[in-house]
Amino acid sequence: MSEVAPDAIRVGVLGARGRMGTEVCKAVDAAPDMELVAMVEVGDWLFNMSDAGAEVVIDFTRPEVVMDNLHWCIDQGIHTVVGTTGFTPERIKRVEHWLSAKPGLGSIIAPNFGIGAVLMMRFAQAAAKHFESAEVVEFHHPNKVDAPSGTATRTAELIAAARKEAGLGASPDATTQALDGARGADVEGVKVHAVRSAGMIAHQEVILGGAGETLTLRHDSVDRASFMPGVLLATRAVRSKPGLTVGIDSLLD
Ligand SMILES: NC(=O)C1=CN([C@@H]2O[C@H](COP(=O)(O)OP(=O)(O)OC[C@H]3O[C@@H](n4cnc5c(N)ncnc54)[C@H](OP(=O)(O)O)[C@@H]3O)[C@@H](O)[C@H]2O)C=CC1
Ligand SMILES: O=C(O)C1=N[C@H](C(=O)O)C[C@H](O)C1
Repeated sequence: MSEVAPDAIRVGVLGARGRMGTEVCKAVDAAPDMELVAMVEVGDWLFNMSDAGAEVVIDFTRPEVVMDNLHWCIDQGIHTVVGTTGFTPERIKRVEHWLSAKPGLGSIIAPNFGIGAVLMMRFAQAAAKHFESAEVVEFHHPNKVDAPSGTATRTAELIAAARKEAGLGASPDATTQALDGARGADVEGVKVHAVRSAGMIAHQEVILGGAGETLTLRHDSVDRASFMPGVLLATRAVRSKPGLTVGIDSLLD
């Protein structure tokens, strides 16, 4: 355990024994300006967080439990940093509503804390208006519970918004599918494809096509350590960012 500064941020981790939670506990424990005060797993008492005086709770659990966790933390006046996926626009509105009753309280929800992944999304958004075709392909380990990934969904939403703003219609596509799913899922008019394979962690390609050229943006997380600088950045920022922040893009500049 690292030496703890007297004014260290008191951090609790939800989903502490999961693939991400384990890494997050290590990263928080090693950060000189943070103190890991609670590690909560499925079946544990959420009040362990408040009993331990957690100021910031980091959640890497599951889409089906994250809303209850978040609601409880907000109710208790605890800031939250959330990496768990499954945040639909309707869920985001509910979180904003809960936060509106707690002035000064912050929540940062990010589909991806990898700096490279955040930049990939930014580059995809910037490039989208210049190409008539755009598709997203995500690749993950086979134990991932959701598809498409939160990152792929967010990337497709950003591309769709940029295309709409530029007055672009749908990507050209004359295909009739012989089998359902052959052309992937549709996220606001942008096709998203999900690959699951042993040997992978988290990877994504954004393929943009125009007359006689393609641009492929690719990001690879080959180790979950890739998410830790972003998680720590958000944990340091959240206490002075009241309300809801979606993504860590705005924290990078
Ligand atoms: N934003 C980002 O940068 C990243 C986001 N993720 C997302 O994070 C989430 C977790 O991923 P990952 O770590 O791989 O998944 P894991 O299944 O390895 O971890 C989730 C952990 O949460 C536990 N858990 C389930 N319910 C609760 C609960 N109510 N309270 C406390 N703990 C609970 C699980 O226990 P049990 O197994 O017993 O159910 C498990 O230990 C996913 O949504 C994933 O997409 C992943 C990587 C990066
Ligand atoms: O489950 C994962 O592993 C990951 N989940 C996030 C997502 O769904 O986008 C982030 C990253 O892709 C890893």
